[in-house]
Amino acid sequence: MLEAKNITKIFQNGFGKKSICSLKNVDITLNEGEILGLMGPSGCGKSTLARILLRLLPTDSGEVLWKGEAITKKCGHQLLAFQRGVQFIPQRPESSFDPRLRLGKSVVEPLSFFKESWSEKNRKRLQVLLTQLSISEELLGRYPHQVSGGEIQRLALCRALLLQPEVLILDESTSMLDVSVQAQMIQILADLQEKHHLSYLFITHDRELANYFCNRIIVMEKGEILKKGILQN
Ligand SMILES: Nc1ncnc2c1ncn2[C@@H]1O[C@H](COP(=O)(O)OP(=O)(O)OP(=O)(O)O)[C@@H](O)[C@H]1O
Repeated sequence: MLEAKNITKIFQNGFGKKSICSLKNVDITLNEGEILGLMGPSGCGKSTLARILLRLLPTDSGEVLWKGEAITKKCGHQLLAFQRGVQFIPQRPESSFDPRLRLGKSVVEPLSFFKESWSEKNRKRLQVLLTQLSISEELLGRYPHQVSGGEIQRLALCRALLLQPEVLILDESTSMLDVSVQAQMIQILADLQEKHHLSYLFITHDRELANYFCNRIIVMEKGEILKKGILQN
């Protein structure tokens, strides 16, 4: 469904233009309906790979494929289906909400990017999502600083799911939450995956969580894939 083939990414840093090879010949495939864990130590290139898969960063070599079609060199309207189909939930979703806007406005805003008006169909879809994510409607009238970490995570999921994506890339989405909220979030993610037939690329440091939640795990080290499969304890 979403693939990266032979991806290499080099960053040029500082005045001396020191090169950092963040990714070296990385191959990764996210299959339909699967939860793929992406693990590895800090700085090994997980977020860089996620950003390349989302086309937020250009790659130096290699290809990103969406449903078998290379999208690396596509632009503008050619990318719309991909941009809608693959949504990103960052580690700190509060930074992706405009602090000057009420949360309800931010949650529905991406629909206008895809030229969708605020229709009865979308209003119903929002109602269903609010219920599935246990979000009280009252929260939509608040500002981002007026909700908890768990609530803003669920609102970020609500905003992403309103676009009816097929893939969610979750970058350390539960790591900032305390243990009980984390468990609740994992349960919500598991339910949503089933109800909305989603595929997840689940980036985490937590080996136990990855073993529990993911169907398959990829481990990275220093910009390379170290192993693929199911982790042994
Ligand atoms: N925009 C950038 N410019 C220069 N170097 C970068 C940039 N983004 C990432 N890097 C470097 O690339 C390497 C990989 O970073 P990346 O953020 O992908 O790691 P990560 O595995 O996601 O780490 P963490 O788990 O701590 O989030 C690091 O050495 C980082 O400093």
